[in-house]
Amino acid sequence: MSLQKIKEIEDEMARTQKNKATNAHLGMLKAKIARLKRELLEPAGKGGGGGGDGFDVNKVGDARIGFVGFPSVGKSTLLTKLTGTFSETASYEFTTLTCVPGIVRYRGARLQMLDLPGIIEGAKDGKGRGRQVISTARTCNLILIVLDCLKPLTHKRLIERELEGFGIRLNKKPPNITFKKKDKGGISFTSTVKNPQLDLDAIKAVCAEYRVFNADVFMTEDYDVDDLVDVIEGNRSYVPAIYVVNKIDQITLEELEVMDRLPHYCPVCAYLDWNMEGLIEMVWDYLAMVRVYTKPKGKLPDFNDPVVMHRERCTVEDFCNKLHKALIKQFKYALVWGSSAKHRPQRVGKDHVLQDEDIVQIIKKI
Ligand SMILES: Nc1nc2c(ncn2[C@@H]2O[C@H](COP(=O)(O)OP(=O)(O)OP(=O)(O)O)[C@@H](O)[C@H]2O)c(=O)[nH]1
Ligand SMILES: [K+]
Ligand SMILES: [Mg+2]
Repeated sequence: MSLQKIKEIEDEMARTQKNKATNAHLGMLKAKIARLKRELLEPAGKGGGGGGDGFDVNKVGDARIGFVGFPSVGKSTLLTKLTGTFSETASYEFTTLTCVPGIVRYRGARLQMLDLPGIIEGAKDGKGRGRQVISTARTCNLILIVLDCLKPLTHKRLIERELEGFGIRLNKKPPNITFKKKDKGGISFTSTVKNPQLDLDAIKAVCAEYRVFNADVFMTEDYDVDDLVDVIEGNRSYVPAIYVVNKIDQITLEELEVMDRLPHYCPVCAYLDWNMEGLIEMVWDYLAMVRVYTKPKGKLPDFNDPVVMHRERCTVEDFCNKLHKALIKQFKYALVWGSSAKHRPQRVGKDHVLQDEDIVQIIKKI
């Protein structure tokens, strides 16, 4: 049984001291665990995909935000306050049994928020509706991990583990590791970093677990075995997350100040509407969205209806594709007003990168 095997390997890893000499062995164990977990999560007969099906709720709006947390931390109270969509709340656990979507309109963008059932430890392995919840979380552009400030801080780590075990990586960039399989020549490793954590032996051990014996591995930043395993496994979701610490009406000001300083934290009291505005601003920030206004020829732009894109994918071409699939074929050039433009307007090609609140007029070929 995979679960037992995973447990055995985890125990072995806990017993093994971490140092240069054991690096390769630990790498091999980590790769083994990753493979076993993937097999465990893959639905029988289906290839990859993260495993399990989410709730049947359509993706609408410009971004999707999911609420994940233990039961009764206040997820439904939060959804009701933020979106105005009623989601049942009660003092008993597992009040919410399905996914309840709501919409917030903020700065011209439509944000879909998903209230989800509470999860418990072991959720990703099929406990409760956990897998459905975590599968849905994978489809989100941002995850709000809702915590109850009266509960132990270890809860944060438990939730993170459930999400990580399902291939979700929180507040992390995809590792910039080039991993190229080849036909012969063995494993080669090039790093521009001094004294990297990874060494050739560790990389060979990991690769052997995947039956890869010839490959070039290249990196310009320092990464560890977990990052390498993530790259070889592929199929990871890199999602930003905010830790929403709820029920702060129940703690002292001193306790609150400590929490306020932690990275990615947002203290709130959903019940009394405290810091809802602060939370939504942080949500906006973490979504990293860019609003671009369309300017029809000879008319003023419509400032109420921006085209909303992600900061990493916001070229003029991305903008065209958002407007109409066939538009890019007719594209001649664009006129841009706003902070990305050097002149007013600047004439640009399709690769020009737009910035928040730019105004764009597309000039088509005739
Ligand atoms: N003191 C206090 N209580 C709160 C706050 N927010 C929610 N609650 C209470 O906490 C309890 C649980 O709230 P819910 O919104 O149902 O929690 P949930 O996370 O959706 O719970 P499940 O759906 O069961 O997982 C309810 O009794 C709420 O009234 C808060 O900010 N402060
Ligand atoms: K509840
Ligand atoms: Mg609920």
